[in-house]
Amino acid sequence: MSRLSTISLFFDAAAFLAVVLLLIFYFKKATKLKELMMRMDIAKQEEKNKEKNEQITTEDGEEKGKLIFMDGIEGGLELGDLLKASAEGLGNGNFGNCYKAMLDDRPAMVVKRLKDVKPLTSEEFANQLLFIAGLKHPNLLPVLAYYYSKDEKLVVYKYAQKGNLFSRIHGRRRVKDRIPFRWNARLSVARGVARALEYLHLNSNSQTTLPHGNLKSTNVLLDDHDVVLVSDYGLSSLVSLPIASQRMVSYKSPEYQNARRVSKKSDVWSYGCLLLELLTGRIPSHSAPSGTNGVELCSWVHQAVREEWTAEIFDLEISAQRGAAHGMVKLLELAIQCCDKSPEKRPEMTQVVREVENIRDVESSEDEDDLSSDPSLTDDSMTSAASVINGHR
Ligand SMILES: Nc1ncnc2c1ncn2[C@@H]1O[C@H](COP(=O)(O)OP(=O)(O)OP(=O)(O)O)[C@@H](O)[C@H]1O
Repeated sequence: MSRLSTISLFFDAAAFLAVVLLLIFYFKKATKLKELMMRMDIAKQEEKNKEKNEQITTEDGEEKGKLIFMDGIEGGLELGDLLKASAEGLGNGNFGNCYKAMLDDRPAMVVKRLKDVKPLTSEEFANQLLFIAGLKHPNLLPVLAYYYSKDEKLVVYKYAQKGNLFSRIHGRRRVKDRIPFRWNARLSVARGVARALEYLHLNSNSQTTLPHGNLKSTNVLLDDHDVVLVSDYGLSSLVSLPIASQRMVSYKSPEYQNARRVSKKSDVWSYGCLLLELLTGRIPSHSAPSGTNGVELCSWVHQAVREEWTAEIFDLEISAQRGAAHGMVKLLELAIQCCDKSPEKRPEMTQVVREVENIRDVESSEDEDDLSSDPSLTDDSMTSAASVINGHR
């Protein structure tokens, strides 16, 4: 056999092997998705019901298996269709598991399968969901539909294409192709979350004792245009107090630790921690997802400002941006005010929105270029942050 035909035989074999590996990968993935759906007990239940050809009804005579779509949302989708969609597990949260459901003829949706819901009749659950869905703001993740049965409670949301803020800040850090998360984009997140919280605080009523209760970076999502969508609001009203107090971020606030109290000001504290996460690129320990190590960010930042390790506070990805220093220090001051140990001293969200909106974007050329460390981010520029800390001790 000539040398040329040996080489060509070698390449043919390699190409064949690659095709086989790709096919194996494809079928493995497809099976996984199918299995995922079958693992949902509700899917099994649905199959059983079909086999028995039973018409199951709730106490109030409603047909079971019906997805209830919210006003203004295009319905025309049955639970069975949703369960047949290909799906991907997004994660196991404190209040249930999330699945991304992909249908051919409409945008992807997220199905949150709630767990540990307190005993609620279908009417009480429906009222609560209608209240949550009635909270409409450009920075709140919209509820599309819900499903209630005795054993199963689902909430269907819009799918946010660009995932969560946690991944945007901390993801792919050591990978060359990471898209830098620049100052203007971080500021825009700070504004969006502040506006969403302000809206919740102004529109909560006695039904929702906690306006959000679980604000953290995995509950801040980004859509395909990078618009901020705060998720998981209102869920505190669906779970029982002992469960909420074990799992929700608000219950890890200083006032809950010291005096078993939570309030709107606990959201302000969570917002301050979120700002510190945005500014430092470090994970706060109280909301670190399992498997990640966090830092006690509030005390770490206090110490850093006091001891003047100015260069170390800000995430390198923004501290190297010329023109961003002034805004970064302003946002740091605001974060420190929001993280005050005493809830009474924290600002209201309306004031927070005003302050964040006063912080200017940097010119787009300054936002793009990665320049050497900003000369204006000196120890002097941190003096004002230090004075805020002193005033809030
Ligand atoms: N609508 C959505 N679009 C895109 N990703 C989502 C959506 N809803 C949730 N996720 C992501 O799915 C994952 C699981 O979400 P889930 O809310 O169940 O848990 P969590 O945010 O980690 O914790 P918690 O239950 O305390 O809120 C998270 O990474 C979250 O960011």
